[in-house]
Amino acid sequence: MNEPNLLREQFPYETPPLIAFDGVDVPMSRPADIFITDTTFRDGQQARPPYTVDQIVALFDLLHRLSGPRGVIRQTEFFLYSEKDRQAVRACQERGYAFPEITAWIRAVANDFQLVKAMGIRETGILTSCSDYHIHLKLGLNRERAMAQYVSVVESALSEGIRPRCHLEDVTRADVYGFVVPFVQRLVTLSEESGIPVKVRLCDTMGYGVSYPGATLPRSVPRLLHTLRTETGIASAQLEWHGHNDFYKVLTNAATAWLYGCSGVNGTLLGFGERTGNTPIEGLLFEYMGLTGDTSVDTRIVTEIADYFERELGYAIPPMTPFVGRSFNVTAAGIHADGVIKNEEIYNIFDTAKLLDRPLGVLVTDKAGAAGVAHWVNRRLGLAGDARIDKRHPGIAAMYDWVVAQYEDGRTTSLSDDELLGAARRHLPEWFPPA
Ligand SMILES: CC(C)C(=O)C(=O)O
Repeated sequence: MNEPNLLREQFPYETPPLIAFDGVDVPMSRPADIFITDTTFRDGQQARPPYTVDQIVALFDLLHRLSGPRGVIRQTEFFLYSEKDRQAVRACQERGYAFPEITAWIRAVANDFQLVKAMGIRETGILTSCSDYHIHLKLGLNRERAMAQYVSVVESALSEGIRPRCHLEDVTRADVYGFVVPFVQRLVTLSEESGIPVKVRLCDTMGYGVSYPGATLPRSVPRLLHTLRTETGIASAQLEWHGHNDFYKVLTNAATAWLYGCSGVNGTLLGFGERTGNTPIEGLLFEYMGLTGDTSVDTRIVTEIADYFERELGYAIPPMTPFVGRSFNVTAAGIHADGVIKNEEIYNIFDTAKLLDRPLGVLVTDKAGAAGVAHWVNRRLGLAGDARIDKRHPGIAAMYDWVVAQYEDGRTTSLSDDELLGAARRHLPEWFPPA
């Protein structure tokens, strides 16, 4: 085809992209082995100021610990462009960890394969963009020429004994039968001939993927995986999903990819990545544990990672970010605080103290009610069960009246621990003697 097919019926551009259904569903097919791969140092680093070598090594150590004994975080990829990139790889290699395996990301040119080989890396990612938006509009090629170029690059990698990982950029906007299937068929043949299983990473570059099995190609993640597996015979172990969050679907699409036949799902720490970001590794971990029941991972390391980003990298994590934000398990509503006092499970997603070193919190504002104040006091005093001070205690009521008074002049921020401590000393002197 010399003219691009931009799939205008789904991607009109002047209006939001459309999600079409055709009444056909595809079955789930979850692989026995599912795992996470990481791109914190590639896609993640494209979206923020570069990390220093020491920072890369510190994050690599954390990723290794988070991988656990089973290597849940199986691989992580590195640029090899500059001397600094290579220094970081060497420093991480010196750690000698089995997981995550270090892989590369290179330009598709012969010299770069030698570099990969010289550095003792066995797998590298290469860009094989597959929509006509890329083939025609960006690269100025047609499909035949693009396919020929990609295949020749894959052959060069194989001839160096390197496992290529073809990144099907923009696959959710590609002509699946017109380009993706024939290309992957070719990769399956090359894998068989060489004895090296070529990997295929499905890149939802613009976040257009949807998790609905009944939606049409190329947007349906289930349909994409089903089509590739049945039309090309590629094994689940060779398939990997890489998503972006432009339509808020990044974690759901990733989990869907696991359920429909992808062994690997790619993500980054805290979801850093181009524009709206990639799938956050933290989210993937809890999804993985939910799907497999595997408890070999020490999830408290997630909190160490969040602390590292805030403390060492100066990144202010948005407070409502699941699992890592300051407020992810903090309630400010009095009615919720009331429930929490009766039993914290009512308003906590799981035992966040045990799994994340983050006990459930109650923020005190005028909306916290006497229950919220009582919760703060009991937490501060370490009182549990029958030993807790009741919300009807006159000192709690007086403290709550003081709290409400703070908001009468339009205050909009929550009260700090120091402010509450001052009030507790005044109204509950038997429990909080003056300093
Ligand atoms: C550059 C490519 C491989 C990518 O990360 C994407 O398509 O999201």
